[in-house]
Amino acid sequence: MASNTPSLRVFASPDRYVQGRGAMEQLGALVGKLGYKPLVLTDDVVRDLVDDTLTRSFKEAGVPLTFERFGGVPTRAESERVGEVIEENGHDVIVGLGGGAAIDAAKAAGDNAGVPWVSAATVASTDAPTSALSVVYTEEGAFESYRFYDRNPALVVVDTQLVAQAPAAFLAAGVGDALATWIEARALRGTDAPNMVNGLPTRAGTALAQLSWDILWESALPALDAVERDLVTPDVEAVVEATTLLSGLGFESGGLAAAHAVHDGLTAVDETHHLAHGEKVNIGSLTQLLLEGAATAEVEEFAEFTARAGLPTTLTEAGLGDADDALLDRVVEAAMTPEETIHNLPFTPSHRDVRDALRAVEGVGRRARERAGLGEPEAPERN
Ligand SMILES: NC(=O)c1ccc[n+]([C@@H]2O[C@H](COP(=O)([O-])OP(=O)(O)OC[C@H]3O[C@@H](n4cnc5c(N)ncnc54)[C@H](O)[C@@H]3O)[C@@H](O)[C@H]2O)c1
Ligand SMILES: [Zn+2]
Repeated sequence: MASNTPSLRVFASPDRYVQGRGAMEQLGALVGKLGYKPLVLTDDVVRDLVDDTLTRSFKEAGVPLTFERFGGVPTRAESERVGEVIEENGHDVIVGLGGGAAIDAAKAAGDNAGVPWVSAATVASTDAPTSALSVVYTEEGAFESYRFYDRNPALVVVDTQLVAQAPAAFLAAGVGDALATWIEARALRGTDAPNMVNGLPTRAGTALAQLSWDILWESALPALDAVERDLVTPDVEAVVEATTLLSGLGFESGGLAAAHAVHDGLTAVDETHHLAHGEKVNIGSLTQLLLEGAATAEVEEFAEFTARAGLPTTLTEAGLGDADDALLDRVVEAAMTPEETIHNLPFTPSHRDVRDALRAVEGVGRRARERAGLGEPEAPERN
C-alpha cells in the first residue's frame, strides 16, 4: 500500500445498511428493489438455517429465489464459477449470505458479471459485509491478495436474531476484527498512508473506528454473555453495529496497518488455519501494540479484555507455541510483502522487529489469561 500515495481524502460506504432482529424477513423486499432475478450464494449450513424465512420473504415480495451453493473458500476460481452462473442465467443481483467468505465471493462474482451485490450477514464475525473489497485466498486457504472494487455493496442486511443464535465464538471473532480497526486507523492519523479506498483517511473513517472501539469496550462482554443464551439485547445490537457497520466503514476509510498484515502473514502457515479471521487479527493487534511500544498498561488491558472475550492472546492458542524462527519467518515475510498494510505504520520496522513483537505476544497473553483467571492457554489439536 505504501507505494501509492494518494493526495485526496476518500470515504466509501454501502448504499443502505439494515440491522435488527428478524431482518432476513425483509430480504426479499429489499433485494426486490435492486433486481428482478437475484442469485443467493450460500453454503448448506446457512441455507438450512434460513430456507423457510427466505422462501416466505421472497414469495411475499414476488421475487424469485434461486440459491447457488458456495464452495467455502473465496478463491479466484470460485468467484469466476459463480460469475458464470450469474451470466448464464441472467441474474441481475447477487446476494452473499452467511459469513465473510460467502460475502466476499459474492462481491467478486458480482463484479465479474457486472451486477450489484448485497451482503446478507448471518453472523457478526467480520467487518466484511460493508466493504468494497474482497480478500482472495488460495485453494489451501492462504491469503493471496486484496481485490478492490469501484463500489460497495448496494445493500447490507444483518439479522441479529441469527447472530445471537450462532455460536458466540463468531461474535467474539467479530469483536477481535473490530477492535483492530481503531488500533490500525489511529496509527495512520497524521501520515500520508492510504486507506483501503485509495485515498487518505477522512476524519469520519477514523472517528467511526474509535466509536466502534468505545462501544465494544462498553458492551462486548455483556453482549457475548447474551449471545451465549441466544438473546438479543441492546448490548448485542450495539456490538453488531460496531463489528459490522462501524468497523467496516472505519477500516475501509480509516485504513489498515500491522494487525491485519500480521493476520495475513498468519494465514501463510497451516498451523493457524483453525482460527477464524477475527481471532488471527487479535494476535495481529497484540503484535502491533508491542511493535509500537504502546504503554504496558494499555497492552495488558487489551490482552486481558480480549482474553475475557474468548479471543486467542497467545501464540500457543494460534498453534505456534513451539514455532521455531524459520516458521515465524514465513509468517513475517508474508506480513511484510510490499503490498502489505504494515508499511502504513509511521515507522519502518525490520523483519526482526516484527518477529520479536510476534514472539513477545506469548508472555503478555499468558499473563493476561492468568489475571483473567483463564489458566494456561491450550494448543489446538493437531490432526
Ligand atoms: N472483505 C473484507 O472487507 C473482509 C473483512 C474481514 C474479513 N474478511 C474475510 O471474511 C472471511 C472470514 O469470515 P468468517 O469469519 O465469517 O468465516 P467464514 O465466512 O469462512 O465462515 C463462516 C461459517 O459460519 C457458518 N455460519 C454462518 N452463519 C451461521 C449461523 N447463523 N449459525 C451457525 N453457523 C453459521 C457458515 O456455514 C460458515 O461455515 C475471510 O475470508 C476474511 O478474509 C473480509
Ligand atoms: Zn479484518
